[in-house]
Amino acid sequence: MAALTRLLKPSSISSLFTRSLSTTTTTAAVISDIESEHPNFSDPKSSRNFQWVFLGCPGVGKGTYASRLSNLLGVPHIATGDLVREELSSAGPLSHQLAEIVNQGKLVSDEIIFNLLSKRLEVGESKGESGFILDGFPRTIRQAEILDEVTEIDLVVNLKLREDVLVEKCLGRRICSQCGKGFNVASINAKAENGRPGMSMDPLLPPQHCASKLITRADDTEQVVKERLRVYYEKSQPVEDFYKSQGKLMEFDLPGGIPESWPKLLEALNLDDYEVKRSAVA
Ligand SMILES: Nc1ncnc2c1ncn2[C@@H]1O[C@H](COP(=O)(O)OP(=O)(O)O)[C@@H](O)[C@H]1O
Repeated sequence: MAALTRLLKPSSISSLFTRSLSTTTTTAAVISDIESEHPNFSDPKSSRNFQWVFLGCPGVGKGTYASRLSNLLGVPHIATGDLVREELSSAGPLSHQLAEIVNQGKLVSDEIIFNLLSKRLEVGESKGESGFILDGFPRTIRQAEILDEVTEIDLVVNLKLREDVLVEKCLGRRICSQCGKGFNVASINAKAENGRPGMSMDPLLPPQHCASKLITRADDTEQVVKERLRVYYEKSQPVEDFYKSQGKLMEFDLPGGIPESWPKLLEALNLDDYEVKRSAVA
């Protein structure tokens, strides 16, 4: 089954998301649908994609590391939080309803998330994308189960950081309103305590042309960040166990900021060599 599902195209994934939500389709029925739609599934010569998931609390840096890996591996970085924010700023029919949920730190309904994700996968397929690094999805057991029905995830990376640092990082987050890039103005110096090592992180400051256009996410206030952390522990932490039981979870304790963490993450992923080889052929 792994060989079959790995070859799934985003369009099949998106249509299957919809089917999984609207019917009580069993996995066997879903797979048999895939086989009839894609007769070359079991071709062993087909190359495999990276189909990865990034988990971790708000502010841990999922977006930063997923986006770096996406550039390195040449697969799209798909962040459901970004899809939600795009929908919010589009002033479409959903935006009012979404603003209320997101600004309280709550989760958007699975139906809305699957719709946004399906649309994103379809656009990607039309551009010839393959593979993905998912960031911020799945965030509930139900999302993980449905994802499991429609495709095969190769690896789940669970990023971890001290909670006091997470809150400081969220409060320091800024986005350039023009280019959309993320920065962080917090200068973190967390003391060693209760057996935990101290940790320092330099701010990630914007270039001059972005500096005057920085905005703060409406959900990055202390009260909402704390609520998002509570929601994470309640709804998303069980997703870690879901993947742990499948033997797909790689835990990664971030040792500090990007300069210390990035090389160590590449090493943990066995990709340190990959970066050198890619830059040699570039
Ligand atoms: N998979 C998802 N399921 C439900 N809601 C989501 C999902 N992904 C994003 N959201 C909504 O978008 C908000 C921002 O998401 P994100 O940028 O991933 O934030 P975080 O910094 O908390 O990881 C979330 O607080 C939630 O309201």
